Amino acid sequence: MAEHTVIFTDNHSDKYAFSESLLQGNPPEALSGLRSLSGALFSNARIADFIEEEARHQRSDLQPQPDRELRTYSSGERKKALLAYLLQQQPDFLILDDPFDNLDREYRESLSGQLEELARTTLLIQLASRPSDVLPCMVHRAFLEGQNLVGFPTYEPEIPSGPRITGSIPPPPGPLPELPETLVDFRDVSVAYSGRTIVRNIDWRIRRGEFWELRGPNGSGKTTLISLITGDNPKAYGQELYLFGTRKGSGESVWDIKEHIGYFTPAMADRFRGYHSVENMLISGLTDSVGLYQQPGDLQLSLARQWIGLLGMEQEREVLFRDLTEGQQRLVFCARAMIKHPPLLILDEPTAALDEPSAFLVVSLIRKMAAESRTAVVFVSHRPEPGLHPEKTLFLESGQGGSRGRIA
Ligand SMILES: Nc1ncnc2c1ncn2[C@@H]1O[C@H](COP(=O)(O)OP(=O)(O)OP(=O)(O)O)[C@@H](O)[C@H]1O
Repeated sequence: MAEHTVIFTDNHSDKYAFSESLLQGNPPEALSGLRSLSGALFSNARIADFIEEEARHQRSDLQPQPDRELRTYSSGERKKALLAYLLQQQPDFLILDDPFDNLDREYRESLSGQLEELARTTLLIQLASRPSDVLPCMVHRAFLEGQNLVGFPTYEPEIPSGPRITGSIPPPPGPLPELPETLVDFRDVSVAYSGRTIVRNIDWRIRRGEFWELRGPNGSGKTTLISLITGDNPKAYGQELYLFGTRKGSGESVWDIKEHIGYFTPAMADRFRGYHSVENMLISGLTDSVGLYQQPGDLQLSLARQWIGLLGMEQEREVLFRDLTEGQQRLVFCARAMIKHPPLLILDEPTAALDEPSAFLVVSLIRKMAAESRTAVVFVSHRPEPGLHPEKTLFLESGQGGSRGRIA
């Protein structure tokens, strides 16, 4: 009989193929007990699939409330909804792919309690990129090397020390745009949905070249604030909010704003099918499209190659994006958002679900960009990120009547 098993992963682990093999009844010998059982997958990628389905068809099967889109829920709320949805199907086993990623302490504790309870009736297979995430109920341990399970049932993970990015940030493709010193200016901004205030009286000024962290628990309003900047949120209108020197809602187009912003969140990589080479992915960061439809110029090629050199990915230059490890994909997406040296770079939980060495590599790339360019960087996270050392942090502190901001 199979027991609760934690499978440690790193960025070379093929979690996708492995999970599929379990769900399709072809487990490796060590987990042969799963062969005739029905399984379900709890992962960020599944949530991303539902959101994509919703974007295409205005609805998906995962819709906690009929009149509200899944994409508008916070990460913690989405995970709760996915778990409830999967449990309705009464699976014999549940694959938990980094279940605690993107969750703050409160949600972690509540989910962890729920999973421990579930472990009494349902077999759990946890995929863990961070040893500190392992659920106490786990009986067996193994490591996923590529698609193969090794070290079963007593694998002990090592705590590795991480490599870092060395070398310098390549130059921008051309002169930087003339912009005012203050790029973003929130003046006493409050946002409410259906009468419930989410953030209250936010004052936040981001100046050229500053390195910010935006930190707060799940549901505190981080994504809401960011979407006011990136132009995706109608609540921005009527606020006293200035972007790149222009008051929001004074006739600027979303494209005027987007032109000055580099943005990355891991859901972009989850959704992206990835039939482009690393080199083309980077060049596409200069042309504002995913993929490439024209022959790149010499300058574009040269810059892309300099970035590839910085990332230490010369061997992967022609490799298709989909064939990279998850850590490499994140690095490429971050570099793609940086290559133009946008005046403002927003990275929304860029290290979620990465193993520690890869998270460290992504953080060291971001620090380098913040230190060596005129780009203002905003790193969004719900927990302190080891090694980040931002210059300033805006903490969103949940409270009665919405989150308030505290700058430190
Ligand atoms: N369109 C909407 N309608 C109703 N409520 C919304 C909408 N968009 C966001 N909310 C609510 O606002 C709150 C803040 O959400 P937001 O996604 O900004 O939080 P967050 O800090 O980014 O959380 P997380 O770290 O989990 O992503 C949540 O309770 C969310 O459910």
